[in-house]
Amino acid sequence: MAESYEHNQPETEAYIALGSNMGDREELLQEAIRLLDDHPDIRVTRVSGIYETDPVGYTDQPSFLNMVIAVQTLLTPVQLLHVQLGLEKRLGRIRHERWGPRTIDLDLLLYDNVRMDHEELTLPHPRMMERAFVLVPLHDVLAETHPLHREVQEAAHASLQGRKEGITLWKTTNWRSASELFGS
Ligand SMILES: Nc1ncnc2c1ncn2[C@@H]1O[C@H](COP(=O)(O)OP(=O)(O)OP(=O)(O)O)[C@@H](O)[C@H]1O
Ligand SMILES: Nc1nc2c(c(=O)[nH]1)N=C(CO)CN2
Repeated sequence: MAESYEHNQPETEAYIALGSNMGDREELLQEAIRLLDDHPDIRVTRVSGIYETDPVGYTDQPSFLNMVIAVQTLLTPVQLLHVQLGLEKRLGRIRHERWGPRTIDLDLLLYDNVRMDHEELTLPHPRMMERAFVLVPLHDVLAETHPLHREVQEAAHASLQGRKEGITLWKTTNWRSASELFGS
């Protein structure tokens, strides 16, 4: 059984990227955040703006809404990944072609400063430094004390200057935390 906050284990900060380009994209992003925050061992602490982004990779598909959230968690990296994969299933993600359209995609970008390369999980996320749709929202929420802060900031600026990927701020989230988002 998963441990719960009552046991006072140290929490870890992790960063999760969300993307959607099918269905009611904003509602799907919000629902995913709500379900993550409902998990007893995950607390959503910061929420980036929502960005509309041109599809990268397989380009003949609708534009995405992308964002990044910071969470505090008692779960291990693999446990957190499994929660994410379960939510993708629950929210109706059907896997077709790689990098193709999806109702919701949840990628684990960073888990504290952990580096690992397992069959199931690579951290930091292996493609995050190349993707404006990840770097720009990540920069909104990444703690200044994180060892990769400067690298992410520089890469985010470079990706915007390069203008290879279309990315526009679609909605400023006035909420900076889940409690503001849900009005609780
Ligand atoms: N950091 C990570 N975050 C999420 N999944 C990861 C990570 N590292 C490895 N994986 C593995 O990648 C598998 C496929 O992920 P997914 O289908 O979301 O890829 P994708 O979104 O199509 O492409 P990309 O990984 O480039 O975003 C997952 O089942 C998971 O086991
Ligand atoms: N703009 C954008 N492009 C993508 C995205 C995404 O979230 N946003 N996700 C992909 C597979 O992870 C492939 N391409």
